[in-house]
This record gives sequence, C-alpha cells and structure tokens, in this order.
Amino acid sequence: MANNDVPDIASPIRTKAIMETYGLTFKKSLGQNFLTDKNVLMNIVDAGDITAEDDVIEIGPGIGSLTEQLARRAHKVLAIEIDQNLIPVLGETLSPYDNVDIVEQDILKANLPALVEEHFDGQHPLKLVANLPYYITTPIIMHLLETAVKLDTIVVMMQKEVAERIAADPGSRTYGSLTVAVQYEMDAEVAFVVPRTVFIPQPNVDSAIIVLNQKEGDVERPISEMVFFKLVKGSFAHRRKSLWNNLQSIYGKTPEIREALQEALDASEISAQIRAEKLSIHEFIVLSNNLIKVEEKFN
Ligand SMILES: C[S@@+](CC[C@H](N)C(=O)[O-])C[C@H]1O[C@@H](n2cnc3c(N)ncnc32)[C@H](O)[C@@H]1O
Repeated sequence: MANNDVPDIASPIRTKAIMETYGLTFKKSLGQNFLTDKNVLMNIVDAGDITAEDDVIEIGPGIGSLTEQLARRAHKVLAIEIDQNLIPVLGETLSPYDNVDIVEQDILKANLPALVEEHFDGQHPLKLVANLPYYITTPIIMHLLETAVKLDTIVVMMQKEVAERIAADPGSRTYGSLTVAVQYEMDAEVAFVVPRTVFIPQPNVDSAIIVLNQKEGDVERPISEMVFFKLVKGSFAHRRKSLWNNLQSIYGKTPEIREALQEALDASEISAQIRAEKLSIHEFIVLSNNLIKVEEKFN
C-alpha cells in the first residue's frame, strides 16, 4: 500500500540536499527543472482526478516529487525516466511506496503498449501525468496521441504558451496545427498556470497544466487522415496568407488544379479568402474529404 506517513520529497531544501547527496547537477539538456511546491503537485494530481482505481504512467519522475503524490492516490504508478543517474535516487526516495515501478527509458523510444502490458493488470483506467521536459513537449504529446495505448486522461505541465496553443479556440491568435492535431483526438483545457518560482532551477518561462480527456460519443473522422493532416499542416504553413494561397502551395497553381480546389471549397461551403485559423476541426475534416478528388487527380 502507499505510505502517507513519510516526509514529502518536494521542498527546495530537500531537493538540493538529495541532488548533493548523490553528487548530481540539474541537467539542462534533459529539461531538469524540478517542482518544489507540494500544493502545486497536489493540484496536478487533483487535475487528473486520480483515485485508488487509477493506474498512472508518469514521464520524467526526476527525484520523485510528483511520483510520490501520485503513489499516495493511485492504484499503481509506472515512472519512466531517461536519466540513468536518477534511477538509484528514485529507488531510495520512492522506497516507502510499494505501488511504484521505475523504468529507465527514453519515452520517445519506449514501446508503450509493451510497458503497459508488463506493468499493469489492465483492470484499471489508465491515465498519464507528467511535468514534461520543455525541450521535447510537442514530440511527446504527438507520441502519446499516436500510441496504441488508450489513455483516458493526460495531465501535463508545459510552457504556458504551448498549453495555450493546444487549448486554443478557432479564430484565436494561438490556434494552429498543434491545436488541431491535439483537439482532433482529445478535448483540451488549461487547468491552471504555474509560476517559474516553484522550480529548481528556475526556468525562464512560466508553465501551465493542460488536461486532455478522451472525446465522448461518436468522434468525427476524415475519410483519409493522410489528406486531413496534409491539409492542416499546409494551411498553417503561411499563417498570414489566405487558405486559397496555402492550398495552391500544397497542390499547385495550374488552371485545372485551381478549378478543382475551388470546387472542393464550394462543396465544403468554405470561402477561399478565409485564413486557416478561422476553420474549425469539423470544417478541416469536410474540406479534406472534398479534397480527395484533387489528391486522386493531381498527385
Ligand atoms: C521537468 S523535469 C520533471 C521532474 C519531476 N517530475 C518534477 O516534477 O519535479 C523533466 C524530467 O524528465 C526527464 N526526461 C527528459 N527527457 C526524457 C525522455 N525523453 N524520456 C523520459 N524522461 C525524460 C528528465 O530527466 C527530468 O527528470
């Protein structure tokens, strides 16, 4: 069982002491900014609504501050850390908890379905919680969206500006291809902002917690994901240009192609002069479906 009677890892003094004891320095190259505020850690666990029913994957446990709060609430925690020097530290700091497994792996190379099979019994809802290393936030999010593992909820801390982009609404300044890629799969919401002062060492940006939940009900899907993602990427390639200009950059400018593009826009009831940031995910899906003819004829 999780042990609630041991002192917390998270405090600036304890964090520094643990690193000194093991002769370690914070590796900037691995995004090692450790959280030292217990309230923030507990708010992250609350944001994921973690209960004793849940299994949790944590990416980048560091010295175990967040892992510990997760272990106190969850059924089981699997913590995946890339830095081999932190593995013995975690072995000690998390020794009071018998519901934590620690593995040394790079999350971007990890075979997540195999790890889930090995470490969990498949009888509990699976959630992912992490204070992400800033340098690979977007690749990790894309990796999680593409994995075959079904994550009911993802709660991740990242640079505030990236969180705002992910949760943006159509028409806002920050709405872009990352927004569409994430919200195509999951509902996204910024839960709260975290000031840089609660980390050691302090990063030079503020952070925010984003909560991603599986969409409920029938999720609308394009006929071809390849055409959909090509359209989304190409439509935001030149943000200041109209959709019409971006479509021509994707498909070409011959009179035949322009005519076919105009037909696809008309069939989708979308104006050629609109900018991509105004298009909802539904509109991207409809347009991508109507662009299949263009793909087939001109590619
Ligand atoms: C921002 S720190 C968070 C540490 C701790 N969870 C906390 O909240 O204080 C990011 C952690 O991710 C680890 N990390 C960096 N790249 C990783 C990768 N590719 N796979 C797994 N862990 C990684 C770092 O070594 C570090 O421990």
